[in-house]
Amino acid sequence: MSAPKITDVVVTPVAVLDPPLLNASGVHEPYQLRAVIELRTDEGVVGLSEAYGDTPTLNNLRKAAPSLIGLSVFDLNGLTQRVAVTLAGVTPSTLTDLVGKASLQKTVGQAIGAFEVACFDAQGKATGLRVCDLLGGAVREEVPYSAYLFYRWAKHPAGATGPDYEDDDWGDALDPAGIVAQAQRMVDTYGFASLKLKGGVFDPDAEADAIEALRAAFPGHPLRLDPNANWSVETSKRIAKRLEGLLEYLEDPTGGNPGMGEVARATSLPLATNMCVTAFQEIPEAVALDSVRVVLSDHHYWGGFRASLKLAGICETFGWGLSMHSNTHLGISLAAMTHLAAAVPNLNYACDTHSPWTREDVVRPGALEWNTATGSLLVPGGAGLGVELDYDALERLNRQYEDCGVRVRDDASAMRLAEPGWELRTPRF
Ligand SMILES: O=C([O-])C(=O)C[C@H](O)[C@@H](O)C(=O)[O-]
Ligand SMILES: [Mg+2]
Repeated sequence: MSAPKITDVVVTPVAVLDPPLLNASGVHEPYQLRAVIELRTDEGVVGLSEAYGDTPTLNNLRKAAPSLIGLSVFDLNGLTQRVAVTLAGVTPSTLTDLVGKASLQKTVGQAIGAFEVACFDAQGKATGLRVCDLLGGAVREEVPYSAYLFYRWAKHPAGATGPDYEDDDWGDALDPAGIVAQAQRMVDTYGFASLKLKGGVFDPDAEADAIEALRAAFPGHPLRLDPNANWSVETSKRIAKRLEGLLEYLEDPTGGNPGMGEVARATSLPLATNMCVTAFQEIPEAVALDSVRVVLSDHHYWGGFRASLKLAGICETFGWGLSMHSNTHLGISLAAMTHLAAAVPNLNYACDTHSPWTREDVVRPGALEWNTATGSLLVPGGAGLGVELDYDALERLNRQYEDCGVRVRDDASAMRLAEPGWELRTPRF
């Protein structure tokens, strides 16, 4: 069997159109940034991966990249060690506070994960195996995803849009009727079962009204609400009481394990998180305070596939459910999330994905196929991740990155274009 060695690492930032989705931190800007990683090898095999495209992440990826030259794509312990050594002194950074606090472990984990996924893709291409087979074998050939519902505007605020920006055709969704209509379109298009509403935007009772409207319109669909820690403990307790029996889980109503623990003791609703358990060192406190019942994993910051499998084992140990978190992403990450979810037996909730909001991609069409009866993505069949890079699209979206001027995600400044006095307050309600 061949063991390709890394000869070159190419990191290409891209910007993709993104609609004005509202959240606790403000509103999405017209462009979201991603980085496409190509690991080139001495055997011609190229491993692909996708990471955040903000400047701190790009700097870290580019700083760590030279340390990988000469490494076998199978030497994942070597990869972990080289990246950890190279990035030992970097300033911790995070894409957004909506995925929890920045820490060195997460910052280094982001780079390890980004390169590790590309190594797995290269391993698959070298052996003819799919990534899910390299991760222990697929326990499912279709991965269920949830509809990711957002309050949103029809258009970005004046002053936000960049060159060639064209609004999408979803219109606004600012009340229960708008959210139900958005959910209907997602269910009709993809067949999603679970429906997740991104909250933390409006008065919590108005968001609970939207959940009740979703329950009435979709009696058999599991529902989730995620205020991204924008509620106080008292508000969380009150709204959790109101929503008991209506949600499969309540995600990050309030911030931090102590507050989440207090809310957990006051409600029968399972609490889920991608904010207070986002790295291994946060787990002991969550266990001690019994603050969460479900963890949303994310290979992008937990440190890659192998770290995600380790997290799955820890969730199993403590009887925690496992779900999957998403930030705006493209087809390489969707393939990576799907292979991982296919290989984790206890991933027992439908995964989040921003896919329905993404209108541009760097992968060739065809490899990522939805079962629109069940809202599931078929595990790609080709070797490795099973997706191919469209180099014309990569070049165009890289040019868009160069032209658009966005370099870090800043939902709060985008919000201030519409509401000049708007301040980030956590919690707001
Ligand atoms: O589940 C979550 O907390 C997220 O998906 C965080 C994201 O950043 C989301 O809020 C977004 O895209 O605005
Ligand atoms: Mg969340």
